[in-house]
Amino acid sequence: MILELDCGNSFIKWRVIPREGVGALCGGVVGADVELLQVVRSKVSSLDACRLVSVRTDEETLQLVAPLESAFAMACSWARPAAELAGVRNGYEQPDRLGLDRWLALVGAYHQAKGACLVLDLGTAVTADFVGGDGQHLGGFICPGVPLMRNQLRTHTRRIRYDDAAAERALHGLGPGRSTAEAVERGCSLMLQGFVQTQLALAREYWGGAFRVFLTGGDAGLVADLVPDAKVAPDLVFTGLAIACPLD
Ligand SMILES: Nc1ncnc2c1ncn2[C@@H]1O[C@H](COP(=O)(O)OP(=O)(O)O)[C@@H](O)[C@H]1O
Ligand SMILES: CC(C)(COP(=O)(O)O)[C@@H](O)C(=O)NCCC(=O)O
Ligand SMILES: [K+]
Repeated sequence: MILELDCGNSFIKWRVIPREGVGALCGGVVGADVELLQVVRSKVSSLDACRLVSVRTDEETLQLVAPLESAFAMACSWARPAAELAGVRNGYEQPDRLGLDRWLALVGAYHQAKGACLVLDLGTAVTADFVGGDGQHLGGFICPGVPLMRNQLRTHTRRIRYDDAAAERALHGLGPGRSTAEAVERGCSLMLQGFVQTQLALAREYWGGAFRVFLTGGDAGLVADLVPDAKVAPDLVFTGLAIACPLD
């Protein structure tokens, strides 16, 4: 059994897959290292290997991986930056500067689409990446994700305050807000929708109608209705991870 980890800025996505065959045996989302070790231990008694991608510092990632390596007596292989992988060419001037989660997601998307694609990843940050039909990554965009937008407003104002229940109720509509919660929650949602629509317009400029859209990240559901043809692919980073770190 193989443990796969996607260490984002806020959450760690994990899953266990069999050495042969397809599909995950178990998996989930955790907030912290300690929780990860506990939950994996409670689900499996042994592991053959681990592969991971991380956008955290090497130090933080090592801290997370070391207890797993010793608990299961196995080694973890890390996805590393590359200028080219599986027919996709990294479009960054400095390929090692492209976030590894973005890189793996777009490699995974191109592998599935076998043609032009737009990858939207909605996590702590929201990112868009464009890959042409020839596998050339054109680059992308980064903006704050919904939790960051909301927190910035709260941190830098004195009167934007409301609880989680109000936030949830606020999103039952998208009309002009008549309370602080509605105004903020709907405002942030509309910013996100505007971002997605702009990316779709750009993709249409490049490729007409001949492209696939992939939605991934914990908040992908927030915009899924906007792009009915999109493939909602929560495991996209793992698809790329399997390509970047094949098992020997
Ligand atoms: N089970 C879940 N656990 C944590 N966050 C979740 C979950 N389902 C959806 N989310 C949403 O996903 C977002 C985090 O997305 P994720 O892609 O994990 O971020 P990152 O990769 O930056 O850590 C959070 O803002 C939260 O709103
Ligand atoms: C853009 C990101 C912060 C997204 O991280 P996430 O929201 O998935 O945690 C991450 O891919 C990153 O740190 N990238 C490095 C900068 C870049 O891609 O240009
Ligand atoms: K992201």
